[in-house]
Amino acid sequence: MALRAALRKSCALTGLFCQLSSSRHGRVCASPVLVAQQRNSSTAQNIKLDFDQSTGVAVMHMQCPPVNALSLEFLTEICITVEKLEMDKSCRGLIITSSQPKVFSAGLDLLEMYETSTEHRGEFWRAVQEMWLKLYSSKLVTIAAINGSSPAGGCLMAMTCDYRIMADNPRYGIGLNETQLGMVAPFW
Ligand SMILES: CCCCC/C=C\C/C=C\C=C\CC(=O)SCCNC(=O)CCNC(=O)[C@H](O)C(C)(C)COP(=O)(O)OP(=O)(O)OC[C@H]1O[C@@H](n2cnc3c(N)ncnc32)[C@H](O)[C@@H]1OP(=O)(O)O
Repeated sequence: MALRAALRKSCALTGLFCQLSSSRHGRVCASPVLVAQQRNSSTAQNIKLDFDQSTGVAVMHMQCPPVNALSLEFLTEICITVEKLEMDKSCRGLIITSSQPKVFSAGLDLLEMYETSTEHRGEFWRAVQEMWLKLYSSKLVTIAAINGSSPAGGCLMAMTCDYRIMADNPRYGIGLNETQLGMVAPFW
């Protein structure tokens, strides 16, 4: 309730909520292909970006099936998308949500850590850090619209946003559960 009250007071956020409910009217922003190529990544096929220049609000729909697991490629796409939006002076806010049913993000892609090289894992964990630092330090007003389960890295992603709104469904869980997998996040 306090969050909602705070949000209502913020002019900057008013537009974001309008956008959340009407994102289908938004314009599709340029895809972050160029920077992706510079960073040796594939195109942003796992993200659908709606950017309404009249409100300055962008909506990033994560569509990395089946559960928006945060792979190296997907993390890179997210970072590039945020970078591009930050470079666009007309962009004020970013809503992050999921196109996948029932899941916001399943967290880090477990397959990135299974039987991969030390070098690959190093690159992967650097990308994890970059993602949450980029969101946490972003000059954009960021909102996680959590429309499904969001364990571990999904929760981390949501926590790095300025605000979180979660769908009211008892089947959706959120929290830091990675120690249950015997996993301790490395130092950075
Ligand atoms: C550098 C330090 C930074 C700061 C550190 C600070 C704090 C720590 C912060 C973060 C740490 C993060 C660590 C992690 O994120 S480890 C990952 C943990 N994730 C999980 O444990 C989630 C496991 N998944 C689930 O609980 C369910 O899948 C979920 C609720 C998301 C969805 O359930 P649903 O029933 O709809 O779907 P499923 O049938 O279970 O799954 C479908 C399909 O997806 C595959 N899958 C699920 N999760 C993952 C994943 N994380 N990575 C890769 N693949 C995943 C699953 O195997 C199924 O595949 P298939 O069988 O259909 O092939």
